[in-house]
Amino acid sequence: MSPDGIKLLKTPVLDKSKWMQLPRDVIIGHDALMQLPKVCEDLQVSGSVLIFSGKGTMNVAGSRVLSLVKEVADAEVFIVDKISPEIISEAEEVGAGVDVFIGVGGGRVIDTAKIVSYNCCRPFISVPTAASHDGIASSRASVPVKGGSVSLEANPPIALVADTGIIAAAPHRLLAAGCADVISNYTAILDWELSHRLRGEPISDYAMALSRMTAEIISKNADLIKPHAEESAWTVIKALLSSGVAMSIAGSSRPASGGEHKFSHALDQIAPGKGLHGEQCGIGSIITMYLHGGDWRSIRTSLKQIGAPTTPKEIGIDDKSAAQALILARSIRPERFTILDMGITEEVAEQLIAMLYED
Ligand SMILES: NC(=O)C1=CN([C@@H]2O[C@H](COP(=O)(O)OP(=O)(O)OC[C@H]3O[C@@H](n4cnc5c(N)ncnc54)[C@H](OP(=O)(O)O)[C@@H]3O)[C@@H](O)[C@H]2O)C=CC1
Ligand SMILES: O=C(CO)COP(=O)(O)O
Ligand SMILES: [Zn+2]
Repeated sequence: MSPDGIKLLKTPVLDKSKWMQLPRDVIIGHDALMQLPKVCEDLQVSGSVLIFSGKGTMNVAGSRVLSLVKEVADAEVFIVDKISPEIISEAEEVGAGVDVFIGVGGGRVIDTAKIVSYNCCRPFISVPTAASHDGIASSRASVPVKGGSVSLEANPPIALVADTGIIAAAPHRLLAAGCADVISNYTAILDWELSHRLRGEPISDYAMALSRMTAEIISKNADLIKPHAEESAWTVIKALLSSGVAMSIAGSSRPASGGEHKFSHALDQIAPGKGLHGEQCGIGSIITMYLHGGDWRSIRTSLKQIGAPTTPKEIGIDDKSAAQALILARSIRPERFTILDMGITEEVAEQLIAMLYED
């Protein structure tokens, strides 16, 4: 009985709790960059800021971000040429004592900012210059390591500032790669379900539903994704944001990364620097959808409509290397069970690659 006489029910204790981190401020739109000083004010950013940017993206947006942030705080720049455990350690040394990190660039730059921010226990702001990957707001960072790649826990951005003017002006190849990264969620989910059925891996219906819906929005609007159209940049950025949120809900990249991603990571080993991450995942997704018995042709049609590649040849990778990557995929993150871990012979791998060229 409570002090005021109300009878309290005894409910069974649910021994479960989850901590999800999501962005606090999300600003998407034309000239969104100009809002940065206001965003810093809102987040009470002062003191020192370290801006991560790339060699090219420094000119595209990094320099402007530097002068805008200097209005409210001390700011320095760290140029990220590639992402590796060594570069991350170096960046952490430079970033020691910094109050806030800002990542201005593509996926490698944003992942570096995200992981340094996590390791230094300071917040970071994500300023994507291209809609090329769904890590713009996720709480994971992908880091290439010897013989593969790891997905590390990281800080999601405290704020996402996506300037659709800058993103629409980027090469269309980058936007198409972002669409392909999201479309590949279809097969990532199928792989997750497979692992649930075969290995008892826990799944999250909510994360799956969000991830699938995101892939659907891009596939259904594939014919509306046009080069250098700000409206298209809007659609894709929103999809990348939702896909990132799905990862944060799941607490892993599972809703957005299955066998097609392991294939992409394997290609990064076998044929580095050829295809973009999203492009490789899109091609991988056609193959794994075929293996799942799903509608692989419709994935291929959507990718073609958007202008994303659907064959290794289009990204300068020979078919033999692509077939090798299908086999190597199983040794990358072996704990992440997918359809590619069920045993693919060399002969079958070659047939699967040949299928990509069929009418
Ligand atoms: N954490 C996560 O959840 C996820 C992480 N990823 C990771 O992200 C990376 C892939 O990202 P992606 O962006 O494709 O690759 P990169 O970061 O390698 O960027 C590709 C290229 O695009 C350039 N670029 C970016 N913006 C512009 C622009 N506006 N105009 C002209 N060039 C531009 C970059 O320039 P510059 O040389 O200046 O950098 C770079 O040369 C991978 O490492 C992948 O693992 C992918 C998905 C999810
Ligand atoms: O790229 C991702 C989602 O699109 C996640 O990356 P990982 O494959 O490294 O987990
Ligand atoms: Zn991806």
